[in-house]
Amino acid sequence: MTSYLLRGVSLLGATPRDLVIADGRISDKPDAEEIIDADGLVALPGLVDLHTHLREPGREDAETVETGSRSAALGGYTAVFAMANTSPVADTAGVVEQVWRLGREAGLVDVQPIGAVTVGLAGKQLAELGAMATSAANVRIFSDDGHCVADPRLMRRALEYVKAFDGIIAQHAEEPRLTEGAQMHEGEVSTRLGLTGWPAVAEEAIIARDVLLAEHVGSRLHVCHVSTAGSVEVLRQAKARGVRVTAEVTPHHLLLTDELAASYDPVYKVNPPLRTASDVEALRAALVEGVIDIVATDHAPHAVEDKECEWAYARPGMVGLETALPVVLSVLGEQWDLIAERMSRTPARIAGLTGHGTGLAVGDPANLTLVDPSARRVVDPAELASRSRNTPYAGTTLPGRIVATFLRGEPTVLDGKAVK
Ligand SMILES: NC(=O)N[C@@H](CC(=O)O)C(=O)O
Ligand SMILES: [Zn+2]
Ligand SMILES: [Zn+2]
Repeated sequence: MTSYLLRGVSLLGATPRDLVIADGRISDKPDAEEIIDADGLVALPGLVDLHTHLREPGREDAETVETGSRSAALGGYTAVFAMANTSPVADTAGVVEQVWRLGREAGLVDVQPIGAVTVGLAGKQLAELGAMATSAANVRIFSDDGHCVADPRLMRRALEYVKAFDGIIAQHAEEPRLTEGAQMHEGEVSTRLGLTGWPAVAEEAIIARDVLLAEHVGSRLHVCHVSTAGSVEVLRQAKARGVRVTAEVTPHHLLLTDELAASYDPVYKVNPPLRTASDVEALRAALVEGVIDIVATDHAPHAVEDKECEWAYARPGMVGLETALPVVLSVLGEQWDLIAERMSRTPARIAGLTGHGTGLAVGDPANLTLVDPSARRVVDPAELASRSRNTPYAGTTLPGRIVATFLRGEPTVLDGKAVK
């Protein structure tokens, strides 16, 4: 295993120094076989994404575990959690083990499967949560993402079930009866465009219900892609009462608004929908404050035919792994410790993932990424490593370039390019 000396690297923005990586760990050895000129580069612990769609098995035309892993590594990630809405659904030990094994074979990031809460994501009966937990994939997070676990009795039973092994239910908070036929955020813009709205209350009502259920059961709830100012207030109150709830926001909900729907370009169609500028403001403040714990990409690759069609028929979702850090950097500025907290340490801690999100001290596993904060990049969909092209940032200039990523001491990205 090659050892590396990162010359003049700034750890989280601190005074530049030399950092040696040897035998898969941060080392106190004085030198190494390969020298990387890290002048002007910032080292962060490898990013951890709690919400990625890798589409394998079933939609390998949109993404595979391998292409999604490469996309993740190029975005500075060393671990991603793969959502269960594949085909077949990841609702058995067999499917989660398959995804886990494919991740190991690709070897670019640690791929941790998320198990479905209900059989086939149908919301009728609990999936084999215990079998997935004890499988080789060691599943601890369960989600029907794409769908809400709308039945309160099932949600309660799921929370009760995972409590035994300190598992988490990650909820896609959307009261389905309130979003029938919805095409975009319900508000002034939807009225103007004449499109059926997805009201904020459809999200807020489920979060309010679920924090009460989690409190009642004493179990752990994680709220996916929080998108409204009202949701932030529900979370704030629940956390103040000591409810075991964590929450994520996506990069796109921190930057983009519902005004973009006026273009009728389905690249802006996503679930939950892009909201208003005041929601964006509240989400940013909540992320800084910690009411929202983490940034998660909700990387949702879609094939061209599912995206380049009429708005009403397009699938919701955007790719996000390769632009997440640049977007967050543009929103938060160079607050490196905060970025490491929200994109690496806290997601690793929520998931109970050891070896990621560390302080990069001597002896820690060398899972890290090097960023050039002075570089600016125009996003070109054709350059993405993802198999899909549905980025809302085409032609946008974003700060920060991921120069290198290391997974347990092995480079997965060097000079801004994937090594395999
Ligand atoms: N976010 C999306 O708009 N789409 C996701 C599903 C989801 O995250 O709810 C997908 O799987 O495509
Ligand atoms: Zn979702
Ligand atoms: Zn999702």
